[in-house]
Amino acid sequence: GLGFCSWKRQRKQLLHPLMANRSLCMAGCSQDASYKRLINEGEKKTVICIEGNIASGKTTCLDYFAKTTSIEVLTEPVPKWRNVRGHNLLGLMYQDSSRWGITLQTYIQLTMLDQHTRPMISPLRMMERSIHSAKHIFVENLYRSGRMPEVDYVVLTEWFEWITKNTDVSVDLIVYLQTSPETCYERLKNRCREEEKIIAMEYLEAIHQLYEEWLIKQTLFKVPSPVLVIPADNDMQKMIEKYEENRDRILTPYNIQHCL
Ligand SMILES: Nc1ncnc2c1ncn2[C@@H]1O[C@H](COP(=O)(O)OP(=O)(O)O)[C@@H](O)[C@H]1O
Ligand SMILES: O=c1ccn([C@H]2C[C@H](O)[C@@H](COP(=O)(O)O)O2)c(=O)[nH]1
Repeated sequence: GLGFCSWKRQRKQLLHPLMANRSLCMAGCSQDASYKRLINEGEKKTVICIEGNIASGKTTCLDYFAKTTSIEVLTEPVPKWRNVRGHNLLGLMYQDSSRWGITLQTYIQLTMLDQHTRPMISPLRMMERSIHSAKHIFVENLYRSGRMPEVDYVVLTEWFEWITKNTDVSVDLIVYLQTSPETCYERLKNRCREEEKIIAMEYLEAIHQLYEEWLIKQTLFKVPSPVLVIPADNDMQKMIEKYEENRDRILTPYNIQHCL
């Protein structure tokens, strides 16, 4: 049954060198969420989220798996964030994060909810980031840096908690592309997205610290799934080798391997 698989999954994670430690609270939440999906859809569907700092290589990773597998791949809805009925929320946020941070994150929470809940067209879905990182990394950073008032933070938190309690935004595996902020800074400059030209090294360092606290130290917030850590400072050729080395771990998360 699911209970046994969940228990076995937890034991295995502690043994796997690439897996980050997980908190004990995982047994209940991930299992309940998977169960909800089983009941709702009659069959097990698997959701893998690629997480990492800005310009860490998430889209490139998704593109690689999109080309080499037949799974469903959902990239971050950045085009929507850049054009909501003519408004560029991403641009506004980078121009004045104290004023527009809440606006962008409210819309990101909606678009991520849409991504998580849309019907799956394949048994395996790979997503770029998640509603979880939008809240635990980006909202958290705005709040901690004093650029989001507490009142906005608590309202977004209430929304987030309602969503996680009442809808299925569950995740089966987080693949964390672990980079140094310096690498991201270089890649960000090369990518040259107009709105992001203003991003300073300190911003990437703050996002990096939150990711490390959330997914490696696991001291920030409850982690919604097991975590597979892939060091990602290497060149493209080496990254492809790492994706191949980890292909089975990524595409067949442990809980799925042992529950089928
Ligand atoms: N391993 C790598 N080495 C060098 N450049 C990379 C690597 N992976 C991605 N890039 C480049 O870095 C930039 C950011 O990558 P991207 O996949 O868009 O990151 P993310 O989706 O995490 O923001 C892009 O210009 C991409 O071509
Ligand atoms: O919750 C979020 C998620 C993303 N962003 C910003 C960060 C970047 O400028 C873009 C897209 O991120 P990539 O890592 O390049 O895919 O959106 C945000 O502000 N809040």
